[in-house]
Amino acid sequence: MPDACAIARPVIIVVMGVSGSGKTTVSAMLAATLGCPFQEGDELHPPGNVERMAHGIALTDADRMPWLRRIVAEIDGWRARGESGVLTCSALKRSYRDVIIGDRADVTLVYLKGAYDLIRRRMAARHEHFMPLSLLDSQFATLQEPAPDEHPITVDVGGAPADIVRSILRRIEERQGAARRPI
Ligand SMILES: Nc1ncnc2c1ncn2[C@@H]1O[C@H](COP(=O)(O)OP(=O)(O)OP(=O)(O)O)[C@@H](O)[C@H]1O
Ligand SMILES: O=C(O)[C@H](O)[C@@H](O)[C@H](O)[C@H](O)CO
Repeated sequence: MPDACAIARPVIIVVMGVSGSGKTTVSAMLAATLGCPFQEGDELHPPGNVERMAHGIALTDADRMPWLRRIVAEIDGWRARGESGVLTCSALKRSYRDVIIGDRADVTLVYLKGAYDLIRRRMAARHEHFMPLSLLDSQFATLQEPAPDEHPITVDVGGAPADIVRSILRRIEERQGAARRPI
């Protein structure tokens, strides 16, 4: 594992991707390695949203808006207090990321990218989660992958969680090093 101490703080990381891409698994490990708070984005959904998803109903833009507002409040709380944090949010559309990240240059976007079949298999093997497998198609249909101007750290989810975390940390460290180097 790269030395997490080498990463300048505060560092705020939003981990995005479709349901089942590994946001919770990777983010919890990332936050533990960095020794900073971890916020599970799903916990910020209004109860009606979770109920809809549990019944196989995909969320609309309007359903997601109050959730995104709670997410941005969490992020801005960390920023105002000068704290670090890792937060999961599917953030499937560019317009959602514009709300939660926008021009907040101090927030790093990590995109967990995976093929449909792999994620489907992982979701099918996952139990005790409200999200039904039937909603995976709509997750992929809604997904707008982050564009280069969003400066995402894109990681393939085919590897083991520890390797994914290692790769994220290495890339954050490289970025911070590049930002510090004189031109
Ligand atoms: N890199 C990985 N290798 C193998 N299995 C993984 C990996 N990442 C996650 N998993 C497994 O895949 C399933 C989905 O992962 P996880 O719940 O972390 O995804 P998620 O993106 O948080 O999903 P959701 O948005 O639906 O909450 C879990 O059972 C998890 O243990
Ligand atoms: O925007 C959405 O459709 C939702 O946020 C979902 O992505 C879920 O929160 C999560 O991924 C399911 O566990």
